[in-house]
This record gives sequence, structure tokens and C-alpha cells, in this order.
Amino acid sequence: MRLETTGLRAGYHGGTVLHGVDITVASGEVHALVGHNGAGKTTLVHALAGLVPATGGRVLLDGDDVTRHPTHRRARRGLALVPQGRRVFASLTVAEHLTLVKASGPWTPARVLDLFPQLAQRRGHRGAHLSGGEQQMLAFARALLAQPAVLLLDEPTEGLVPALAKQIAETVASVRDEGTAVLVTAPSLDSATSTADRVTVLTGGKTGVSADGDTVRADPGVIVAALALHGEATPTE
Ligand SMILES: Nc1ncnc2c1ncn2[C@@H]1O[C@H](COP(=O)(O)OP(=O)(O)OP(=O)(O)O)[C@@H](O)[C@H]1O
Repeated sequence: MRLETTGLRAGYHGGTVLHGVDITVASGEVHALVGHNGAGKTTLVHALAGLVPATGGRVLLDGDDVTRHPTHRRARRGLALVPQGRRVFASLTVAEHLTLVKASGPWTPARVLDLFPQLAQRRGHRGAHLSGGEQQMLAFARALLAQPAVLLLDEPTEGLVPALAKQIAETVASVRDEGTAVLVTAPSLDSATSTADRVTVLTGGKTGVSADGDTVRADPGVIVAALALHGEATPTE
């Protein structure tokens, strides 16, 4: 599966937040989109999922124009979103969360729990009693049960201690290695972007500098400089 946008524009109440986004992510690839707070990362993943309407440009799934398709049609095509801020149900246990979705495909509750051993240990705990990291893992695990071909992760490591953030990044890489296309957002180069195959900077609602992951790991300067041009300095981990 290949998700592609060309000149994508979107915004709220007649105002424009995305001024022309060109981004592609294909099966077996992690594409990290980095940008400061307010750059438009959430607006972009929402526009990709169909939660914010596009006002210009196109969203293509395997070459098919889905720009005007509602969220549920995109979801049927295999697009899944893990929104920012860990949406889990306070009163449901981990195990209950994983039976809310009828899993029919390679990702089963047992397999996703293998991916997150810490969550497996907490299968009887309610959402309200999970740590932030565990809630993030649970939101991620639930999205996998939808058998996504394209997974959109909006700031999945936000607020997590480095060890947990690293674990999430490693899981993102495992999911990619199974053939899923992953688009992950982050405010700067951090663990969330450490396993990316491509890194693209989003500034002021536009995609800018883009480089392949190995190049960025060898020399993050080009990405750091692009971010610094558009806001506060962004140290790398
Ligand atoms: N529901 C909304 N209604 C109106 N304006 C919004 C809405 N959501 C976001 N915005 C505005 O759109 C711009 C981009 O916000 P967005 O949340 O997409 O950025 P972001 O890069 O994800 O930043 P953050 O990391 O802070 O979430 C901001 O100026 C924000 O105030």
C-alpha cells in the first residue's frame, strides 16, 4: 500500500493550516514527519484519516483518489490512526480493550501482547490505572488489531521516559518490518524518528527538507537546521 499526498491543503473555519503538503509512505517504510508545535502535524494526520476535510490537493491510496472519502472508507482500505494523547477507556481492562475490535488477520490480541510484554503483564488492569506509556502501547496495540496497511502515529512518544519511547520506536520498526507503511510525527529528532527510513520537516504547514533515515542518522544537521530556522533550537537525543 502506498499513501501519497500532493499539494494537500486543509484548515479550520475557513483558515488554512496546511499550505501544500507532499508526502509519500509505502509498505515496509517508516516516514517520520518532524515539526514544531503548531506546524500542522496533527492537522495533516487528521486530513489523511479524513477527519479534517482537504480544501485543495489530493490524497491517494495506491493511486486511487480518496481525498473526498469519509474516514470509514479510508479505514476499510487499511488506514488506521493512533491519535495524539492516548485514547483509552478508563473503566475497561487491557484485555477488554483488545476484544473491542474483532481481529481478523495476522494481528491477534495474543500477537500484539507478544509485541508489548509490559501490557501483557497488565492485561487485567483498567485503563485508568495504566501509566502514560502503557496507555500509549494499548492505543498502538488496538490500532494493530484493525490490520492496518498504513498506520498513522501522532506523536506516539510524547511525554514518555526515554526507555519507553525507545520501546515504542522499536515496535514501530517491527510493524514496518511486517510490511506496514508507517507515518509517525514528532516535534524533533528523537526516539520516535530513530528507526525512520525517511525524515521530512513540516514547517508552517508545508513539507520542506527531506532526507533518508541513514543520512539523517549519520548527520542530523540538515534536519536540525531546517527546524531551527523555523523556531526554537531542537536538540537531538
Ligand atoms: N480544531 C481546531 N480548530 C481551529 N484551529 C486548530 C484546530 N486544531 C489545530 N488548530 C490550529 O492549527 C494549527 C496547527 O495545529 P496542529 O495541531 O495541526 O499542529 P501540530 O504540529 O500537531 O502541533 P502540536 O504538536 O502542538 O499538536 C495551530 O495553529 C492550531 O492552533
